[in-house]
Amino acid sequence: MGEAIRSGGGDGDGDGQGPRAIRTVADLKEWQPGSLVSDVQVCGWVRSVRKSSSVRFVDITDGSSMRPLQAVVDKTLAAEYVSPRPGIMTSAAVRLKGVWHGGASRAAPSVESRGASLARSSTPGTQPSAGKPGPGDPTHSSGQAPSPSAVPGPPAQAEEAACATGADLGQASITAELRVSEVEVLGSSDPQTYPIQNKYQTPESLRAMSHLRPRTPINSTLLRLRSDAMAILGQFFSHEQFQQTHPPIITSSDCEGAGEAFTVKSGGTSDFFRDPKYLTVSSQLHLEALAQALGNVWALSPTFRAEQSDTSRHLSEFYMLEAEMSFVQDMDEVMDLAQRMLASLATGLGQRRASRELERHRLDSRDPAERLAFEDLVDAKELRQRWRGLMSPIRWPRVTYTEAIGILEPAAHAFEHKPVWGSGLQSEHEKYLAEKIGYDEASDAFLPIFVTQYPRDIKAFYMPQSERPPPQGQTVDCFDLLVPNLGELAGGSMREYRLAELEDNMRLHGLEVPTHRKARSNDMGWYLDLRRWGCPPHGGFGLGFDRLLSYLTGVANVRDVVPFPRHFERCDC
Ligand SMILES: NC(=O)C[C@H](N)C(=O)O
Repeated sequence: MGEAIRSGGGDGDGDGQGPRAIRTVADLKEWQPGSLVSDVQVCGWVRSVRKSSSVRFVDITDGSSMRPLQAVVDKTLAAEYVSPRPGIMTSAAVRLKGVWHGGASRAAPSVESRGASLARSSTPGTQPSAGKPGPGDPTHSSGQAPSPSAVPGPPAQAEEAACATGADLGQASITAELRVSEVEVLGSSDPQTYPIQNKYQTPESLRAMSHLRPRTPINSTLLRLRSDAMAILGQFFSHEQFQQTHPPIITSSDCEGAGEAFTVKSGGTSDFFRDPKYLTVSSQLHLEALAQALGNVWALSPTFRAEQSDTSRHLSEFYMLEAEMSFVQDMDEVMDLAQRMLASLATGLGQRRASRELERHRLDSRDPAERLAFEDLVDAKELRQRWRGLMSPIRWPRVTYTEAIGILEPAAHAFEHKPVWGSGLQSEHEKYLAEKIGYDEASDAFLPIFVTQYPRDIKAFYMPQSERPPPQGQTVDCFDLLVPNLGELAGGSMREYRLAELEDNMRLHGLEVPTHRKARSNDMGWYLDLRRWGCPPHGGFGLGFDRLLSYLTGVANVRDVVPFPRHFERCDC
């Protein structure tokens, strides 16, 4: 929006900030001033153009809402913007100015002038008879298949409200729309070559053009939801008095020791950093250092794994949300934090536009292409069970690894890999456990589950031994958070805070134990230093942010919730 118009209405997107300037298409669509408002300006991209005998219906989007705004451009005015001049074409960037008609009834349109006064009778497109074209009417100026919105769709929120207003007054209502008097084409487009079509495109084909994919309605909504999630998490941790930090991306060691780190090289012949360095696989060790100075800390950082896993759950570059709590003795407190955080995130997202749109438009979509795109997502019923579980007031189930093996053993025939005490849980085991233990019949919800105390030999060197291990063998104080369909969403642990015990663990894991920190060394001397001077008991967790988003939205492949996915053999643009 070019002009800041103050809405007297609600806060628009549940951010609790009260009335605010109308800046976006989404704001405008929700704005019902009760009278016509002139000099309203919209900047955006043309999603589609439909023709009627006297006007052009131009659907405009600016990425702020899933459904476009309808702009009505008089045929003669639109004709000024045809070849060879840049035209009002699909995907062109435009600035439109005109009279906003949002929520007024047919019987009482009065113009509230803002700047240049606009007499209704003399303004093209302000006649109340405009409205949407009938089903037989739409034609497509771009020459492409009819757009989603060419089929008269369900009313968007503002339109619903507008209808309600008319009904309340016992008067007919009209579609909320901008009746355009001025057009400026800011960036022209050739719809014949534009690769995003107004028809169903598979997730795979869209992935092959990740630079254009965010322009599709569902993908742009997913990216807004991603942005909402970051904002809500920021609020959550600030409220919990955690400090947000920026741990390094280039590190001197591979924290988890699993040999999955990418090595950083410069173009020159010699090592830029003297020794080989790596892209971080986890910020945990650096967060531990920061937690010893700042108290509780968190970070949402890019993380890299050179795993050659070509699955729908793996990315080579992903965002990990990591939290580290100081002065914590009981791992339950760390798990409580993870549950509180996810409950607050789901609750917050539920009040935001992006998640509401995904839910509502899945139900009200009438466009076959959009319906097909929604069908790529996990079933709506299951999605509701996931959200109910995340927001549930019930404490999520906590079972030990040993108990989990006991639950898996009777179902061993159903698995490709036999569940055996001492081996890691396979993703098929994790999914089974999450569904079996996590389903709460009373609330028809999938509660995420914590599996705790894994065998020491299969876990990282920084995890402390459990005080009361099972007869099968030594375990460590750690947990994985499992959810249906996806398996592991987060992993955390207490950290071994005693120097001697940590050194023993390192030896057990075959790691070199340096005696002191050497400058410019790749060893773990600095990490051991943290245990020398005032290290309190502490613990934390790391959660795959992209996996979480795919769980929340029902997007089957984690590659479709990140704007530019990087995975085995693919790093396209
Ligand atoms: N911060 C964490 O606890 C995450 C853990 N280091 C991991 O990579 O799984």
